[in-house]
Amino acid sequence: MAGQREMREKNTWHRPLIICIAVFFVMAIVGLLITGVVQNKAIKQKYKYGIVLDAGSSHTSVYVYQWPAEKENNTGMVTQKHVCNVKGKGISSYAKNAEKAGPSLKECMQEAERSIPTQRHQETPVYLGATAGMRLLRKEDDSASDRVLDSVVRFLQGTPFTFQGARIITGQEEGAYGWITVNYLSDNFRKAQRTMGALDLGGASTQITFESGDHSQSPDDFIHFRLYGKEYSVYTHSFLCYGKDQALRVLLDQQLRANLTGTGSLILQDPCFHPGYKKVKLLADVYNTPCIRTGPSSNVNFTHVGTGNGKLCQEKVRRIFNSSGCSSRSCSFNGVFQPPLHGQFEAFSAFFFVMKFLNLTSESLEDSKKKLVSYCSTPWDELQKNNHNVKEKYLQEYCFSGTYIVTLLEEGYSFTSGSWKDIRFIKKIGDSDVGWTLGYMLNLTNMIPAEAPDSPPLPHGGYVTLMVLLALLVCSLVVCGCCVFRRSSSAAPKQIV
Ligand SMILES: O=c1[nH]cnc2c1ncn2[C@@H]1O[C@H](COP(=O)(O)OP(=O)(O)O)[C@@H](O)[C@H]1O
Ligand SMILES: [Ca+2]
Repeated sequence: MAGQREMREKNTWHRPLIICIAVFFVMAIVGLLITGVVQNKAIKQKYKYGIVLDAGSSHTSVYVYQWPAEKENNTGMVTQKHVCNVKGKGISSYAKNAEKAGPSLKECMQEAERSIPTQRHQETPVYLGATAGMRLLRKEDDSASDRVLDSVVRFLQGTPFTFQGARIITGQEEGAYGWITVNYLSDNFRKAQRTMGALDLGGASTQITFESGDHSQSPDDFIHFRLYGKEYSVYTHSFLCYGKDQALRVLLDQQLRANLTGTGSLILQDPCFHPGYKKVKLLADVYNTPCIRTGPSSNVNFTHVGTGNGKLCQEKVRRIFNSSGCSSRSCSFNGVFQPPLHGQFEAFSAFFFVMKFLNLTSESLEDSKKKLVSYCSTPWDELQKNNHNVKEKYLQEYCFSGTYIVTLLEEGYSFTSGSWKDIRFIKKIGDSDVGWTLGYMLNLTNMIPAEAPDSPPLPHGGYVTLMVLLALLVCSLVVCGCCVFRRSSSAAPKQIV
């Protein structure tokens, strides 16, 4: 009897205690879950911005980049927010009216202002890099190129952003920054993966860049980087005058010379232009470039007539590349050292525009050549009829441009039928355009650290989840322990009785 009373007394304070424990237990679990969810909820990101102007030979593009303000040094964080193509030609075309070069950027810089929050304008850096068009102008007329640069500097200093400089970048920089862009956007640095080569075709120059350990031959063609704790030895070479617009002029010059000396007539029968194509052009527009040594610079016209013979076009284009005179172990062309090709290549800019238009981005080398021959024989009026929305300047040149690309890659850089599949013709990686500008900004803002930053072994989300699970486990063990203890203590008096 005494035992039973004792039990009843015990039960009267036991039950509220268990209810209390249960309530606290539930509250603790809810608290843990809420903390985990709230802590991990996406915080509204604050962004920083940077602007780079790509002053190319044919036109200028303004790129706006953004990255989360508190993750500045985490590679892979910078993305393209906006791009604007400046109307008209490249800044080098303002050689004779330099003061207009800067104001030509007005509309695109206003677009950039609208795409960046006003409170960030003042801290946003703006860089301008000019490429081969300005390299050629500097060769031709040093003071004209200075005047053009002065004009863009003055204009950019008047924008609400922080102007960080306008300069002509070297061909080596152009190649190297393109390579950084490709591998940054592919996250190859952070993951310490094999890097990809970069192939850039512009209007006035072309660049080939890839990782290679073979740097005993031509140290000038190598750049060394330490990125994210890893050393990279990168081969890069830029060929001035081997952009597709300058290469076309070289080809026209070669053919014009043969024609002029032969018959004295000013009709150029060109296999790289379509049958039925006929245009009267100014000789001076072919010859006003330092890429051709001397030529008639008079205001004389010539008639450019297409014959659409793709095979003959290939033969003529091949002659632009000089395969003799290699004093190194291996060369690309014109006696320039090039180590053996290695790995996958991303081909962008005009490589992409042209191959995309011709539907050759996933064809084999042989099929590309065959299809080009057939494309070149298409009558000009038929092409015009079927391509109303394509700029005539581009349309008339795709037969030449395609033939030039295939020849440059095969005869120039030594890609074979086998290694052709290692080339990917691309415009973007993710949402960002591929080109040298992103790599340029990453470098100037020190946004790819030389050493990999130390990071906790678990990501934040994983850490919180693990802590919640472990807390649940501990609570469950405590509850189980209490139950076992209760059962054994309630069983004990019975045994005594
Ligand atoms: O839609 C297109 N189709 C064909 N070619 C294009 C298209 N858009 C741009 N291009 C060409 O891409 C090239 C870009 O060269 P860029 O102006 O960057 O010169 P650079 O890099 O030698 O200084 C030019 O030859 C231009 O004509
Ligand atoms: Ca370019």
